Amino acid sequence: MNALTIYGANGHAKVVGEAFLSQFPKGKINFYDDDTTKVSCLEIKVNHDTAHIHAHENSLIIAVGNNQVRKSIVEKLGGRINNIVFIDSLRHPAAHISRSAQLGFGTLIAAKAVVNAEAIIGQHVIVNTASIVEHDCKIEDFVHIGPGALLAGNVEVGEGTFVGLGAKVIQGVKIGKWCTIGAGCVVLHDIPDGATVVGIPGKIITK
Ligand SMILES: CC(=O)SCCNC(=O)CCNC(=O)[C@H](O)C(C)(C)COP(=O)(O)OP(=O)(O)OC[C@H]1O[C@@H](n2cnc3c(N)ncnc32)[C@H](O)[C@@H]1OP(=O)(O)O
Repeated sequence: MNALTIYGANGHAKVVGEAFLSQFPKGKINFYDDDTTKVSCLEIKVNHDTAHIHAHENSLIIAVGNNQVRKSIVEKLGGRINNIVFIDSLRHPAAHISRSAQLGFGTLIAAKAVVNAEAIIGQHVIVNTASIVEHDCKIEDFVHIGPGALLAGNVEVGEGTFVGLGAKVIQGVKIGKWCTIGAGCVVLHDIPDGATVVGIPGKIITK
């Protein structure tokens, strides 16, 4: 692959762009963003005509850290354009991904992240820098595993959940959909859909 179309031009888009360039140093990136104040990203001009985004020859990745926004962009594009091709997955060359793990399309595995044996990662997921997804975990679509977060074996994470910076989840825990796990939290028990959890041990502060 020598070209990538990136939807998004903020901080996370820089990480995505550099992951691609680490793998394909001579690769070409086309950035798109709805925000017309975003002029450039990684010193590359940003296009704003997202209504006519094209990726016929390229692959496309949605590089937006917010899970709800990322999902809404995917839905918008999916409903309108039939020649968009999402990237199978984007793997930083310094990530370790087990040969028996499964990755959905549009998913980023960032530098120093580890995805271990028979983990199943959904679509448009972010496994961010130096995070660890242990063996047999199941991560649904639009999840963001934040930098340095650690998921022990057999953890399940529901659609759209954000696991904050450096959070830890012990083995076998099931986290619901659209939850927020605070930075540094240690999750010991199952978490219902939509909950925000903080602290050590993790306590639900809102549902
Ligand atoms: C590449 C990147 O940058 S990826 C982004 C990485 N960023 C992160 O991981 C940040 C994760 N976000 C957090 O941890 C946030 O604090 C959240 C989402 C959990 C809570 O945010 P808010 O809803 O705004 O809650 P708010 O700040 O009002 O705090 C509510 C209470 O929880 C406490 N609290 C908030 N976050 C935490 C935390 N991470 N650990 C412990 N306590 C916390 C607050 O002290 C406050 O307690 P109080 O009511 O006794 O004063």
